[in-house]
Amino acid sequence: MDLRARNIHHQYGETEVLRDISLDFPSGRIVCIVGPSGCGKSTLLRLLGGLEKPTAGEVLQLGAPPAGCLNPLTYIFQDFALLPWRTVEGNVSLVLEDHGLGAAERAQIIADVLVRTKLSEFRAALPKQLSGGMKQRVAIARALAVNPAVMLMDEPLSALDAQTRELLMDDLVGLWTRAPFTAVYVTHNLAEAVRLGHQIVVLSRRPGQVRDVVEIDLPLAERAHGDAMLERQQQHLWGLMRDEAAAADAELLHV
Ligand SMILES: Nc1ncnc2c1ncn2[C@@H]1O[C@H](COP(=O)(O)OP(=O)(O)OP(=O)(O)O)[C@@H](O)[C@H]1O
Repeated sequence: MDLRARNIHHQYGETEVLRDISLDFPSGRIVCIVGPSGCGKSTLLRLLGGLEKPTAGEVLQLGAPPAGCLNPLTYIFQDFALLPWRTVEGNVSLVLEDHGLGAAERAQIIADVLVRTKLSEFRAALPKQLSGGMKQRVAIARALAVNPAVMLMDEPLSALDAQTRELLMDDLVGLWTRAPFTAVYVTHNLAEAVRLGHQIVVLSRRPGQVRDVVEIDLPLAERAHGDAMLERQQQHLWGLMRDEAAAADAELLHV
């Protein structure tokens, strides 16, 4: 299933947040969204996921979700959003309840996603026993368990330290390479965007408009940390964003 945003405008009261956004999010690709603080990245993600309705324009779901999909549009948040009283397995199993699955089928899905996210031996652990990186892997496992058509990822690595971010980026690349998933990935971090994005959408400062869409053809699995081509892409993105980011910062000073 693809997602399409068509001529989206969004306002909160008098504040215009997004202006005329038209974008395609094709199946099997990771599209990163970058842009200065407050330009409407998270708002766009909420509109794509149907949590809010755009003031104008529409979000279209094109084609059918994958077989076995229990929740077509599934979020992954920065703060993991795990239930502290449930184990790793219990947190994953939560999203499989109320779908009419048998116990054996649920157990099979849980075992599969825990293997894919390298969490099998931590299935009985509680969130407080896990590092930040592992908590986010649980959140990723929970998202994968519903076999979503599109994962909507809002700064999923930004609460983590730099080394853990690197490791999780490797994990996401490994997961995608073994079984390509579709994701819209909001980030502040341009290094993350060039590492994980097949396409990178650069938004202008608020009201967010599409400033550019940068394609990166290099396969994810070949994108090594420090790769010269990726560094150049990152510089190019920063060139697009620098003035907007400075202006957005100056605006915040005057609020
Ligand atoms: N529910 C809301 N009600 C009113 N204003 C809102 C609401 N949600 C967001 N905004 C405003 O809309 C603008 C865009 O916010 P949003 O969080 O989408 O931006 P962002 O690009 O994700 O920001 P950041 O990079 O800082 O996370 C901001 O000015 C914010 O204050």
